[in-house]
Amino acid sequence: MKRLIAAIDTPELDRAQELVRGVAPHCGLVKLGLEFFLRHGPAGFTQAAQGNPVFLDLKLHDIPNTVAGAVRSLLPLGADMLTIHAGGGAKMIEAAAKAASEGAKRPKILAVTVLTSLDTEALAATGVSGGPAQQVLRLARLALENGADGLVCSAHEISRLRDAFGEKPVLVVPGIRPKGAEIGDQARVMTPEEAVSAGADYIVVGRPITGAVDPVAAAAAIAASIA
Ligand SMILES: O=c1ccn([C@@H]2O[C@H](COP(=O)(O)O)[C@@H](O)[C@H]2O)c(=O)[nH]1
Repeated sequence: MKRLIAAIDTPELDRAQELVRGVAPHCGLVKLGLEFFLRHGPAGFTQAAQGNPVFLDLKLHDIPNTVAGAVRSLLPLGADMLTIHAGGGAKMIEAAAKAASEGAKRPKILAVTVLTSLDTEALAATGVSGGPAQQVLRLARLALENGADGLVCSAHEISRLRDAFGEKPVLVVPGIRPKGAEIGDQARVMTPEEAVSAGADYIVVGRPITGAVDPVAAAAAIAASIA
């Protein structure tokens, strides 16, 4: 199983196509997110994907009816995974999961728990005390009890999530940095090897690949390190 997901975070269509062409052979999926999709939309999605499995990471977060409608609007694209924010609540998660089943192909609905860019202090500033691990577990339970197929979390929460919910939920883990890579705005990070040993189904890697002098070689090296 190829556990690497490369985040194709660029506003340029040509660059996205070139990156996908190069890195997709080393990846289970490629990820397109807000930066790309808000500029190029559904047509750009198809042009960038070039037939590869895609994780469309738009982190939907709105009232249940609006999120259900957004999921329905995305279904024709044929993405393999879509994200919603678990913080949108039980009814929103349930509406998204139900809408996902209405198309010919059901994308997995992944609930983002606590963004990997937040540490204890930043989370507390949003009014959530007790630290990321506790909040991730709380939101994970809410998401999985209301129809989400999996979770986006940091590698630091994987073992607690596996203890609580077993092997079934798909755990997709950003905040991944190969040894020596610049951490940037991420707060809860681990190396690819550590995250996979901890039980990640997929790791998401963006800038360590897209910012490398040779993105294809960077993706190949990360994929080899977790094979
Ligand atoms: O909690 C989250 C949820 C999503 N992401 C996304 O993953 C990539 C990470 O990119 P890097 O360049 O490797 O930091 C990016 O597209 C985020 O939107 C996340 O980082 N954390």
